Amino acid sequence: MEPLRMETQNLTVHYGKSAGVKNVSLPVHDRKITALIGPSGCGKTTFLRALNRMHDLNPIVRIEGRVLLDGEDLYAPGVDPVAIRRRVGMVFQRPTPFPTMSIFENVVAGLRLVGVRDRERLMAVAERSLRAAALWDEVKNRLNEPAVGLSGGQQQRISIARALAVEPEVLLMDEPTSALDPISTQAIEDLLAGLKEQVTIVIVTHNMQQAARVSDYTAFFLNGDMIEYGPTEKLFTNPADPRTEAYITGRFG
Ligand SMILES: Nc1ncnc2c1ncn2[C@@H]1O[C@H](COP(=O)(O)OP(=O)(O)OP(=O)(O)O)[C@@H](O)[C@H]1O
Repeated sequence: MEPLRMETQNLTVHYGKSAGVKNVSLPVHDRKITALIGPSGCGKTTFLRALNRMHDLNPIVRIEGRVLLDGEDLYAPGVDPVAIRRRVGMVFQRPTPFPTMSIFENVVAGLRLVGVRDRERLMAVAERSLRAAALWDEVKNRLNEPAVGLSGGQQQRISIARALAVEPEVLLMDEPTSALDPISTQAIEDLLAGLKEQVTIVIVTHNMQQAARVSDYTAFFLNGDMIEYGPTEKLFTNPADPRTEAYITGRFG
């Protein structure tokens, strides 16, 4: 068995009296890509955000069950959510460049926050992160220009570089290509395969073909339940549950 980097055990996320996801137990294998698929409103984003305590700021949310990172429960008393978010980074649907900052400052923003000032170290991290995000060659001669001058696809790779700069163990990606054109989508899909050598990835996608192309494992969600989980190839070619089959063959969703 491959080692697990994360794992949820009977995870339920309540929004007030209703539940966004119910009783989900999902393994997240180390340095693999796990895709979460399912129709709109099935709970993919709700589940993803529980993996780095992004629901903490929402007073109506109540979490039940456990979320383990390297065997430790993220929701145990005394765990610092800020430290968790450094270990479990996030990339959102729309690129999130800081509008007044240069490309360089956008990438190193997380390190600045923790007090790193050494210019040489910041430069080394920026280069490493931009290379990992497959953006270095495109921006290396314009690092001091505003990040908002880049294309949407480049901005999304800036968001990825920024997330990687603090060396997370896990990267959560919430529909990272749904706002992008096909060429930029392809660039991001291509870079995922290289990224998983250094970071474990959990990706939410609306796009089943994308899940089939990039992921090692897939979980199918429906109405807040995880219906099926398994190796991507198996789930797409020989699903165990008729609801999974109906979804992947396009009969609903
Ligand atoms: N902040 C919130 N407050 C209350 N209910 C919410 C909140 N966010 C999501 N929900 C509900 O939780 C359920 C799951 O929503 P969620 O956004 O996780 O689904 P999703 O699969 O990510 O959908 P989509 O693909 O449309 O983004 C839905 O019924 C939704 O209405």
